[in-house]
Amino acid sequence: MTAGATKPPWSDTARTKPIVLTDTTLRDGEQAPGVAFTKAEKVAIAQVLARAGITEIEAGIPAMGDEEIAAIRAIVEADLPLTTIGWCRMRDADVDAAIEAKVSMVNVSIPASDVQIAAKLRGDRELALEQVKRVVGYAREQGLEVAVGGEDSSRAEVDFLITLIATAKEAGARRFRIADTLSVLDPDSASALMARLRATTDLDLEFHGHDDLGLATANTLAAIKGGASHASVTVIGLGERAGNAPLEEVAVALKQLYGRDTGIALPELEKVAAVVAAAATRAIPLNKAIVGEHVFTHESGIHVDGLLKDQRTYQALDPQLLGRSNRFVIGKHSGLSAITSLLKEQQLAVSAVEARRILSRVREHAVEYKGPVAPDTVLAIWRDVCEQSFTHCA
Ligand SMILES: CC(=O)SCCNC(=O)CCNC(=O)[C@H](O)C(C)(C)COP(=O)(O)OP(=O)(O)OC[C@H]1O[C@@H](n2cnc3c(N)ncnc32)[C@H](O)[C@@H]1OP(=O)(O)O
Ligand SMILES: O=C(O)CCC(=O)C(=O)O
Repeated sequence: MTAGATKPPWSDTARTKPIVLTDTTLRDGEQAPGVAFTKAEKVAIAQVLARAGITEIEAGIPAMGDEEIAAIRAIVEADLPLTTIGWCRMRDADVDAAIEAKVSMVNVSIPASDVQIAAKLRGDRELALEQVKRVVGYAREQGLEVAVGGEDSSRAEVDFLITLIATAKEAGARRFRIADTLSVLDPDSASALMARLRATTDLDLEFHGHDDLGLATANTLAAIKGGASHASVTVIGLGERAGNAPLEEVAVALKQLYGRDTGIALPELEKVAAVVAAAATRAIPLNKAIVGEHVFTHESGIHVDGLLKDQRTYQALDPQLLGRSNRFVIGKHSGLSAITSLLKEQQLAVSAVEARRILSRVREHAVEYKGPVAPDTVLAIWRDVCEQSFTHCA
């Protein structure tokens, strides 16, 4: 910065303020192929999200019709401590549907890339700007809070994006969403794009990442580092195609890596994931980061041995942060420490020779049955080995 030049007042504070996670499980999440929530499920999901500390949800698309309007209205009428947002195209009629759903805020979406403007609006950038002015103005006149969604922002020409954001602000929007609709960004470009936009506006900026390349969480964190004040997330990353940035990953990574606050009660995340997975009829993969059943479960001998000696050897993320705890299972990759520790818990003794025999039988069992070896099975193997041993495991 040259002498005398003034720094935009928002540039530093934007990087330290709490990050708002805008949950769009009920809108983009429900766009996952085959996912269809009932009204009761939508309300139940909104309730668990509110309990977890989410303060803004995109609850659906009122323009879809009466059923969707009724579901969104039921969420509004549940009077939860969060803002319920209706997703709209840049059309007055969509805003009218949102008003019927009784939301207090809308996200009105405009294609930002030339390819989408030409194909979807059948017009040019001027038309897009004119629609933003008109529809944002209309929504504001109706007393709604307005965010503008820049669909396909990451493929838009940046100077035009800057104009679009300025136009949205002038028309009365309080936030602009930078959507990486087709996952064309990586963390470097996501951060650089957000930093460039951040330097031109004091409007709240939301990053909306998709996971086609498995980068949604990384890109979201990078965009936040670049200056995004808000991030779109969905529970277990449910969403269009490969999905969106998972709420649980973004909330925990922000806390764990940067000490950034999101107001999310992290121990609630497992419950939230279970409610959404059930309603979506989607299984949560065992190894799903943060909420997967196995993410604090250890089998490998070297890891279990290390954890038994000092948890810091193999634990960076404290499971207690999430209301969870470490768990050991016995399996093909177990070592002697795990076997002797399990037996010791049962006050059972073994010699080193017997422990090796038990381990060998455990491995055979794991391969034959392709899974962890239950403690009762280990005990049965212990009994068997002892009966055949000279010492009888005294
Ligand atoms: C990147 C995203 O996730 S965007 C959100 C996408 N989500 C969904 O589409 C899920 C819900 N959608 C629906 O139920 C329906 O598509 C509806 C109710 C929104 C619209 O239904 P239909 O009237 O049958 O239109 P259809 O789906 O065939 O086509 C979409 C229309 O919206 C237009 N459109 C798309 N985006 C926008 C926009 N941001 N602003 C204005 N118009 C838009 C399209 O150009 C097309 O217009 P046309 O019919 O004049 O050619
Ligand atoms: O325009 C928006 O609000 C973003 C829509 C969306 O879900 C996306 O672009 O991926």
